[in-house]
Amino acid sequence: MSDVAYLKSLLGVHPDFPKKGINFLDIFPILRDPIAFETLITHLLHHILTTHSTKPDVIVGLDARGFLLGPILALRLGAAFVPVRKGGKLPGQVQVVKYEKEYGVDEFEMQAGAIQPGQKCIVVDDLIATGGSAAAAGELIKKSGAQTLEYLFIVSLPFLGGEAKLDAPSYSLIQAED
Ligand SMILES: O=P(O)(O)OC[C@H]1O[C@H](OP(=O)(O)OP(=O)(O)O)[C@H](O)[C@@H]1O
Ligand SMILES: Nc1ncnc2[nH]cnc12
Repeated sequence: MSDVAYLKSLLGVHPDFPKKGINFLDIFPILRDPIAFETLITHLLHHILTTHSTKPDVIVGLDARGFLLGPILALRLGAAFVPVRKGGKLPGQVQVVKYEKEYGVDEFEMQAGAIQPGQKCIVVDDLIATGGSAAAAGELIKKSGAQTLEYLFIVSLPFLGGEAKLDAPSYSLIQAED
């Protein structure tokens, strides 16, 4: 079995969570297996280092599951880590964007000045479904005058077409079938 097939086999599947009709894909079993977790991080780092001619300045992680990957990747790349948080969680001046995701509406915030104009960013999250969350993070990066090099996910749900909402290429290790 390939590494990616092994990671895919570990994904948890929870029908009708958190709402009826949503097939929730759970990445936590991958993180509970230290070898699988290391394999996942190695794949993502290899992808970043072989795709981009310059290293990113900033890894932007999305609240909350993007926080499980973002700081590890940032440390290994020597990049900054910047969190995008759900509304009302960050102190000081913030930029705000409202968005729609697969199972509801939400609000993302980023601290003003966290990303400098011209910096090159990679957005990291566990999963892209409709693309609403990742696109909202991209908007916050654009408001900072910075550039999104790529959007990076463990899992994508290609049948929902989320990638089409994004303003930069995206990469996901695992493509879920409907
Ligand atoms: O592509 P979309 O339709 O926008 O959906 C994807 C987003 O939904 C989930 O986060 P959620 O808002 O549930 O937050 P959590 O990580 O705190 O559970 C997931 O971690 C992504 O961030
Ligand atoms: N189907 C899904 N599984 C896990 N997280 C999600 N976030 C949005 N849709 C999701």
